[in-house]
Amino acid sequence: MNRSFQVDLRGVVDLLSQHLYSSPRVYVRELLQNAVDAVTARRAADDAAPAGIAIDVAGGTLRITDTGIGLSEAQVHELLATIGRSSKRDELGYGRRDFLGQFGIGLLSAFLVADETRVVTRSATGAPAVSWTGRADGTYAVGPGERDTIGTTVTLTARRGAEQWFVPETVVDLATLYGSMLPFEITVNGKAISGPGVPWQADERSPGHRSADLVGYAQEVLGFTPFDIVDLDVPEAGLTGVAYVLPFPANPAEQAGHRVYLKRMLLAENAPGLLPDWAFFARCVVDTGELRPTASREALYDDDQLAATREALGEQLRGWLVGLSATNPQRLNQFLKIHHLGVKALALHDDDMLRLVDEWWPLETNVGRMTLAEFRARYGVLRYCATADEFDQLAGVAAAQNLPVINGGYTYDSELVERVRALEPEVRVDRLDPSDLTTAFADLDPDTALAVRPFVAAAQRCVDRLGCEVVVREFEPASLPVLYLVDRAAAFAGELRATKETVDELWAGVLSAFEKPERDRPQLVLNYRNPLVRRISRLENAELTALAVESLYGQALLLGRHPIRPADSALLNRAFLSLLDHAVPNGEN
Ligand SMILES: Nc1ncnc2c1ncn2[C@@H]1O[C@H](COP(=O)(O)OP(=O)(O)OP(=O)(O)O)[C@@H](O)[C@H]1O
Repeated sequence: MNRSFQVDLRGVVDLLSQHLYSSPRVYVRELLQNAVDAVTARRAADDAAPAGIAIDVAGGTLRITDTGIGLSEAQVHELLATIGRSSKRDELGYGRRDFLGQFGIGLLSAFLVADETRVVTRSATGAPAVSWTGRADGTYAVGPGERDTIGTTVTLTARRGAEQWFVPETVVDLATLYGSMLPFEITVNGKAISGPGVPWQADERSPGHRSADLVGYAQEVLGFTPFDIVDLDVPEAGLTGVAYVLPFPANPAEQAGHRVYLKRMLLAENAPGLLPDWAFFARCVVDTGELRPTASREALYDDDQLAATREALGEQLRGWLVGLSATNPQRLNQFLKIHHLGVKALALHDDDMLRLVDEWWPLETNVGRMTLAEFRARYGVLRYCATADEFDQLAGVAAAQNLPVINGGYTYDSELVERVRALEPEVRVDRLDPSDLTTAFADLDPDTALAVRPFVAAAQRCVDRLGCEVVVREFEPASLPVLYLVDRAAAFAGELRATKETVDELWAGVLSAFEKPERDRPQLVLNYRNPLVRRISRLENAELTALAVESLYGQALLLGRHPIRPADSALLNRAFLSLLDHAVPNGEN
């Protein structure tokens, strides 16, 4: 024998309230939506039929009346009293595109705030009016109804504890939130809450007037004055709307939320996933006829159609950016000042955006700020420092050697410099290795080299235990006495040595296997063009020579922002105090 499922309505309502809907407030939306669908259904057959929806709320009772299609007694049993049954799906079970509802559960949300739902309805088919009362305990009663005109009235009385959702001001706010863009006249306690439609529609307004309205909308609803407004249109998704470009930098890591209307009814104020991640500089307000809602009706269903729409919207924003570069470079520069991080992140994967950055975003270089395109055109090669510290240390010296260098230390800049090859495969890109500079330094003439040899040997003895090699060269700027140069291999060897000093014997042995030969030692390059270095090289007093070399070593470390190891800081301390000792006249005590 076949039996029917039994439904425990309280259990289902609990499920809805705790797991589906974020707040009981959605009951207003569901009632409004049913009324809109009923009016739509009636007008599909008779486009002269009245289209009015009135909400009246007072004393804890809310009544919503529509001039919609109404229900016959048979339909009341089938549609109101059967959970999951909807008149808004086709034979295959797909939601029909004219209607907002599709799941057949919305009316249950009334039980989030009331114990009883009363419906009085008169069908457009001419059937007599019916009255239906559904109760939260899962029972319902049907009888003849009192109603002269075609349409439906749903009445709810607040359950104890749910009175807050029946306060007239709250209901006005909720109905306005959900329904202000709906195409029918909707009133709450006699006051109209529906407006002139979507603010981006093309109508008789002048373009200036329209954009002023759109700015006003952003200020009022989103709380900012947009940098720019981009019209959006994806016919496949029945989507129209606008993207507001943010006037302030947004965090690229944060998923941006968008205001989404579904067939003119608010779906979500903060729906994620509508734009590609890179477009975090825009907030959209859109209306879509085709994208599907989740059952809670609070987000978009993440399916292939949403993915295709996301891509199409991304294209439209990309088009706006590229268009701006062609028509209004100054404005593009202002945009980049606010949103360069996002655009650069995008340029890592996207050639159009890379072109934009290449041509328009000025980078820091040791010959002034300029774009990559300009740098390339002037100097042929894109030479860059990969970190800001390296740039700070080497920019001045490199400039004096006529070596233009880009600071690649800012977020994404090094990767972007390397990526320029995607645009111009021929371009030369060089990462500046500090050791490259030494080849640009001049050797001393043979006589001078011979003369300073004892000094170099003494200096080497001083810094030997610190693991570096002393060389004397001549280079510009002459005002710079000393440079501590670590090439990348030496930097690695240095880190290894530091680790070895802090780990136990076994690991020190293992790490030794990675150690490079001596020639990778960092270099302490003394500048013979510097008068102080010359004087030091001629000192007779061995103790003072050592002290001077140690001080130069310490200064070079500090200038280049190199890591200071315990041995270095001990040396710095000692050298500083001894220098003071030499400098301060010896008094009585
Ligand atoms: N005001 C109304 N006028 C006419 N019919 C209505 C009205 N309200 C509800 N109905 C009927 O009751 C059915 C069930 O409504 P319910 O709100 O539970 O689901 P739905 O609107 O079909 O889908 P969803 O769960 O997505 O809202 C509707 O499909 C509709 O046929």
